[in-house]
Amino acid sequence: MARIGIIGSEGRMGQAIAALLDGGEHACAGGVDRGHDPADLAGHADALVDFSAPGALSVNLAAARAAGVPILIGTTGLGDEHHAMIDEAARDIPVLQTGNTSLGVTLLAHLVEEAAARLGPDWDIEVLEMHHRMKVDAPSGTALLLGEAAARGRGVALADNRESGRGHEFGGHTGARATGAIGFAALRGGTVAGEHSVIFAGEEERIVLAHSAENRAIFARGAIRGAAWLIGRPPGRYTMRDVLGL
Ligand SMILES: NC(=O)C1=CN([C@@H]2O[C@H](COP(=O)(O)OP(=O)(O)OC[C@H]3O[C@@H](n4cnc5c(N)ncnc54)[C@H](OP(=O)(O)O)[C@@H]3O)[C@@H](O)[C@H]2O)C=CC1
Ligand SMILES: O=C(O)C1=N[C@H](C(=O)O)C[C@H](O)C1
Repeated sequence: MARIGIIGSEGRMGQAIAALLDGGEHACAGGVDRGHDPADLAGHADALVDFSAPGALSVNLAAARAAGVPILIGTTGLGDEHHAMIDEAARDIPVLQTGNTSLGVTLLAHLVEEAAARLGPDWDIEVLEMHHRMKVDAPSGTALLLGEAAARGRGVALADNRESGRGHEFGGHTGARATGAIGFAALRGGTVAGEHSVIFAGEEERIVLAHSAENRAIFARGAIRGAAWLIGRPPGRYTMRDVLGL
């Protein structure tokens, strides 16, 4: 039985993880939220899960590193500077970072990469997502993960081909779609747990690969599985694809 410490424990995801740990295969080592140092928690946990905010990342990684415990980063809205911090910490401890811990999205990313590789650049790729009204980052971490998978399938860098936010700031004239672009669109409303579609639009036909999250338990289940999987691994940066062998 692993003792899992939750950073962001009072949040939607923190509560979903605590609920699954209660009476489950692994135990909850406790939780921290804004204003609380995660160092103590790291000292008596076998692994940490972080579903808080990008601004908390450096403190959370430092706590995990000092205690020598693995950490799963589920927080989204990360920038290049955050990825650099994760790479740095992964020299000393196992770190798993993912925009989506669910089994379904992990498999979807695999399928998207395969489709993008086989279809080639003549098929336009658009990633569409919808989430609940409280979500603060856009596009979602999952949309970016799927965009990265599509770019990898095409053998290009997402950063060089990303196109999002078409709209009024261009006076209504956004220009024709750039060849090879991977587009992103984000919708927000209600209590949607997470909807993602990757649309491959070709000449007179379209393929849509999609995932619907019916609730947060799917993310919580994957987070617990991922955190437990990290225990005893060598230092390094891991993904859910490593956990699931995909
Ligand atoms: N990878 C995945 O599979 C998934 C990732 N997510 C991501 O997880 C994150 C959390 O989502 P969600 O639970 O819905 O968000 P919530 O806002 O409900 O929860 C975030 C929690 O973290 C706390 N928090 C904020 N800043 C800090 C800090 N500096 N240190 C410690 N705790 C802090 C918040 O406290 P306070 O309220 O005081 O700010 C809150 O309790 C988001 O980035 C979201 O996109 C969500 C679902 C699945
Ligand atoms: O904030 C959320 O709720 C979610 N965030 C993750 C993301 O940004 O993709 C995962 C999931 O879609 C729910």
